[in-house]
Amino acid sequence: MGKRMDTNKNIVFIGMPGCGKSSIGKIVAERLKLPFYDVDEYIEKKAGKTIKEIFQHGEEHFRRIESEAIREISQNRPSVISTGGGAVKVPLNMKILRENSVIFFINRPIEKILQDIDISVRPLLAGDASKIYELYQERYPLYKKYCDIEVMNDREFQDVVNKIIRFLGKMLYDGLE
Ligand SMILES: Nc1ncnc2c1ncn2[C@@H]1O[C@H](COP(=O)(O)OP(=O)(O)OP(=O)(O)O)[C@@H](O)[C@H]1O
Ligand SMILES: O=C(O)C1=C[C@@H](O)[C@@H](O)[C@H](O)C1
Ligand SMILES: [Mg+2]
Repeated sequence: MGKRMDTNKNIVFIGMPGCGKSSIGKIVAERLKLPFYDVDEYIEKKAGKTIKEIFQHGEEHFRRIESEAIREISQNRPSVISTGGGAVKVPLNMKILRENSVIFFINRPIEKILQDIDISVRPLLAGDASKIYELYQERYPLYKKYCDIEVMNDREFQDVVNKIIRFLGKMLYDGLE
C-alpha cells in the first residue's frame, strides 16, 4: 500500500481552454462541500478587468497576475481550483500547485471543445479553429507531465465527476503511488 493522501490537499483541474475545468470543478466542490475557486474569475474580480483587457498589456503581464492568483488561492486549503488553460506554461505555477494539490488533467476531444466554445472571443485562438490544434500539440505534454491523474471528459458531467470522486476516495485509502 502506498502513502496515504494528505486530506488537506487542494483538488486542481488543468486542461485545454473549454475542456470543462470550471463546470467539473464546481460540481466536485459542491459534492465534497469544499470552496471553489476559478483562477480566471478570481483574476477578473481582483483586477476589476476582463481577461481580454488584461491580455491587452501582453501575455507576460497576464501570466504574472495569474501566478500571483495561483499562489494566493492555493493557500486556502483544502479547496477545489480550476486553473486557466495556460497555467501549465509557467513552471512556477505548477511547482506551487504540486506542493499541496492533487492535480487532474481534464482531457476533452478537440472536436467536442469546438462544438461548445466561441473561439472568436478567445485572445489566444483569435477566431482561428486550427490554432486550438496547435495549442493542444504544444500543451498536451505539459498537461501529462504535471497531472497526477488524466480523466477523459467525453461523457456526461456527472459520470466524469463520479470518476474523479472515486479516484479521490481511492487515493485517501491507498495513497497516490
Ligand atoms: N461533459 C460535457 N458535457 C456537456 N457539455 C460539456 C461537457 N464538458 C464541457 N462542456 C461544455 O463546454 C463548455 C466549456 O466548459 P467549461 O467552461 O467548464 O470549460 P473550461 O475548461 O472551464 O473552459 P475555459 O477555458 O472557458 O475556462 C461549456 O459550455 C460546457 O457546458
Ligand atoms: O489557454 C490560455 O493560455 C488561457 C486560457 C484562459 O483560461 C485564460 O486564462 C487566458 O485566456 C489564457
Ligand atoms: Mg473555465
